[in-house]
Amino acid sequence: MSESTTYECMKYRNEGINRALEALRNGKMIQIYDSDTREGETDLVIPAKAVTYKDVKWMRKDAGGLICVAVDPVASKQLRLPLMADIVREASKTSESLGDVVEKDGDLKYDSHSSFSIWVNHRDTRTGIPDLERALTIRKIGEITEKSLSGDGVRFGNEFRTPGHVALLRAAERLLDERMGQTELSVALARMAGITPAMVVCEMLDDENGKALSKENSKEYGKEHGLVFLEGQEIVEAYLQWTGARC
Ligand SMILES: CC(=O)[C@@H](O)COP(=O)(O)O
Ligand SMILES: [Mg+2]
Ligand SMILES: [Mg+2]
Repeated sequence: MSESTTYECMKYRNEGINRALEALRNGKMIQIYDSDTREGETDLVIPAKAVTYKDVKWMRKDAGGLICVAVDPVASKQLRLPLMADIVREASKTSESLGDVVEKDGDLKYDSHSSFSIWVNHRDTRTGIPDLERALTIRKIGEITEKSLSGDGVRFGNEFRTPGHVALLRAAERLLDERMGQTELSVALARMAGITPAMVVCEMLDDENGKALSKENSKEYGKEHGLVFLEGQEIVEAYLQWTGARC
């Protein structure tokens, strides 16, 4: 089954999935809500390779959460992207103060572990924070992910430095079998869409009450801005269909 037939022949029972995949193939923003029993957050999500400084401004102004890039587990391993929790755990062996902050079982009330890796800037940025510069860092993460997955022996450190202003998220090795955050949900959609599995995610926050924007208000926002809104379970079900596809 060649990659192209997987995508052209795949039509999902859930029309929202078909619309989301089309949007992502066209480099457009969508929304992903994880679940009522997890973070209960909706993220704006867009393919890293397609990001412009206007998309960074959009996420910064309208969503307001952390602008992160979720990277496919295969590429994460090739690029040797560590989990931040592992770095701190290792460092705590020689630094007493760090011992207290190491992520432990149960720290996250909604998941077994966080997906945060390192925070980076592309080496062509100056400070790394302006929208133009974060967009460059994000696009370059998409490009190096694509090069790595196509077998180019790229070295992440040649192009990026840490610490920086874009948080990398390392998707779980077994993807949705292991973890169902926006990190894995967005990468699963990228695989299904046949695009580079490096995906920008940014939580939507509520200016009125200081909480995460509710699912209802997130859906309302999506309707007003013509965005496809997907819930995690819809993606999980479609991904199962995709992995079992015989085109
Ligand atoms: C951007 C986020 O929500 C951050 O928590 C990472 O995503 P998740 O834990 O949902 O995979
Ligand atoms: Mg989160
Ligand atoms: Mg999340």
